[in-house]
Parts: sequence; C-alpha cells; structure tokens
Amino acid sequence: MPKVVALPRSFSRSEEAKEMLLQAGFEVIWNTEGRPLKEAELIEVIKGADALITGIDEVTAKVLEAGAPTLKVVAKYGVGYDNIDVEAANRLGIPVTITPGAPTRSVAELALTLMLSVSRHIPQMNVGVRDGGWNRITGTELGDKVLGVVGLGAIGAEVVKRAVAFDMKVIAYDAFVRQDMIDKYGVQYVTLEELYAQSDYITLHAPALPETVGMINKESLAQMKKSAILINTARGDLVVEQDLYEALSSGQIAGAGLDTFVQEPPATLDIVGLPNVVTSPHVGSNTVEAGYRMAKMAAEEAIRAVNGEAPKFPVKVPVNK
Ligand SMILES: NC(=O)c1ccc[n+]([C@@H]2O[C@H](COP(=O)([O-])OP(=O)(O)OC[C@H]3O[C@@H](n4cnc5c(N)ncnc54)[C@H](O)[C@@H]3O)[C@@H](O)[C@H]2O)c1
Ligand SMILES: O=C(O)CC[C@@H](O)C(=O)O
Repeated sequence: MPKVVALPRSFSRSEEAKEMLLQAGFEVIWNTEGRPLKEAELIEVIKGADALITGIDEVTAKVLEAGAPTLKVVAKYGVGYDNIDVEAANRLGIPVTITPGAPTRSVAELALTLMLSVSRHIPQMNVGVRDGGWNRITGTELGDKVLGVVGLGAIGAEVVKRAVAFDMKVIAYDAFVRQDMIDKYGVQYVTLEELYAQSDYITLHAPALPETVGMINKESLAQMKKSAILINTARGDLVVEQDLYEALSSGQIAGAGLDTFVQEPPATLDIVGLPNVVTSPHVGSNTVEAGYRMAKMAAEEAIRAVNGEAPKFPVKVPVNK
C-alpha cells in the first residue's frame, strides 16, 4: 500500500482530497501536532513514504535523503517553495511540485485586508471599543492613491484587479511585462526606484530569491514617502526586519501590514508591537476555499507520482536564499 505523509494542518479539512487519496489506495499519515514538524520529526515520518505533501515545514536535504529510497514526490500545498531544498531534491531525483493559482485569490484578499486595516486603524479601534473606549481614529482612503506592486504574477494581478476597483492607480515592477495588466487596468511598469519613490502603498508579491531577499532595507525604505504603507504577504525574507522596525519607529514610513516574517513566529515582538503595524500569522492562503484547491491539487500530484505519471506542476529552480 503506498504511503503519503500529509503535513499541512488544514489538509485534513478537505474531504475531497482525503477521499481521492483513500480511493487511490494510499495509507495517509497526518500531522496531528498542530504545527510544522521539526527536521528530526520529519526524518522519522518520511521513512518509507511514497509521497510527501508539505506546507511550510522545512524539507531539508537530510529529510529528503531519509525519504529518498521510496519518495516519489514532494508536493507543496501552496506556491512558495522556499522551505524545500530543491537542489537536494533534484540531486536525489525527487520531483517537487506546487499548486499554482490555488491560493491566489485568498492572498490577494488578505493584502487588501491589511491595506484597509492599516489605513483605517481597525485593530486599535477594535481593542479600544472592546475596552469601553470610543476613540474615533481618523483614517485615510485607498482611492486616488498609488499602489506599487513588486512582483506582478498571479497574486499581484489579483491585487491589481481589486485595487483598481478601489480607484487606486497602479504601478508595478517585474521583469516580465504583462500586456493584459496594462490594457485592462492601466498598470504602468516602472523601475524599483520609481516604485519606491512614487507609491503610497507598496505590496510585495515576489518569491524569496537571492535577488529579492533583503530588498526592503535601509536604502529602499529611505526612498519611500513618509506616508508610505508597506504590505508583505510574500515572504519575511524580503524584508530586513531591523531596518523596517527603525523606519516605522522613526516615521521614515507610516505603517505596515505583515503576514510573513523572517522567523515564524517572529523572534522578537519589536515590529509587531508597533501601533502602526497590523500583523497576521502567515494566513494568506489559509481560507476554506484555498485549502480545498491546494489539497486537491497536491493530492493529484501525489497520485500521479505513485502511478508513475509525470508531475503537472513541477519546479526545478531553487528559490531558497
Ligand atoms: N502569505 C501567504 O500565505 C502566501 C501564500 C501564497 C504565496 N505566497 C507568496 O507569494 C509569492 C507569489 O506567489 P504567486 O502565486 O503570485 O507567484 P507567481 O510566480 O505567479 O508570481 C511571482 C512574480 O514575481 C516576479 N518576480 C520574480 N523575481 C522578481 C524580482 N526580483 N522582482 C520583482 N518581481 C519578481 C515573477 O516574474 C512573477 O511575476 C510566492 O512566491 C510566495 O512566496 C504567500
Ligand atoms: O502552507 C502554508 O500554510 C502557506 C503556504 C504559502 O505561503 C504558499 O507559499 O503557498
């Protein structure tokens, strides 16, 4: 009986994906810890497995080596695969797959949620009203503001759609120019320097790559408007957190909405404790709907691999730092 190890906490909510795996004759091993597994735990659980379905667990070379004799696929439940050592997987001949498009709408909705929450001070007012207060903090509108999108791929494009509906003007930075974004939403492609200087909101949607890791740092923050708000639903590694902390504390920029951190949970509460920062615990794709889509697509990849079929959404190029 083929064995699949399914680690994402919310995977077990998807009856359809579970049923698919059972119908395909899999023995399914669930992660019942309610947290990503540590390397030593992963090494134990992966032994003898045919497929691994992983969320944000660190799938290191050692983990892959422990699974290599039997492992036929590492199926990422999501799209950002910087937690998987793709170089080691390539070396060991284990395909790595992702679920493109499955989390897109949920992450875009969260980016907008964070933009609105920071602009309208929702968390502070919520706590205030609950405590019996009535502090009516003045906010700002998204309408007529400039949104700078760094990484205009699947998620970036869904953010653009929504931002335009809020009457925002959109500028973007990406190596690949999408003519449909220009034609349909009036997106203007600019250099990174222009994007930093012109944006009222900057939203990050690029993967963690050697050229994006640390891109939001002292120098780039210094180029931004004092009224700028930074949104990061991509990866924490894109930001030098100490530099962001200093920029937010000193008024160099006005606020931030952060779903992702260098270390999760964050190593210190410095940034998350600031009054002009709204945070969430890496939940961009953590909705019922995205969960169903990611679980189904990852289960399909596991089944394909065990049946000796080629993966549908393989990734070969490492994105790790
Ligand atoms: N918060 C969450 O829960 C969550 C969920 C899903 C994805 N993500 C993150 O969002 C990222 C984007 O996801 P997607 O589905 O839109 O991926 P995608 O591949 O469709 O889009 C990524 C875009 O980034 C661009 N890019 C690459 N290098 C760049 C650079 N140096 N500067 C600017 N742009 C660059 C690519 O050309 C592409 O257009 C993922 O890599 C992942 O890290 C986070
Ligand atoms: O597995 C998760 O919970 C999040 C994954 C998400 O960040 C992604 O990159 O798709």
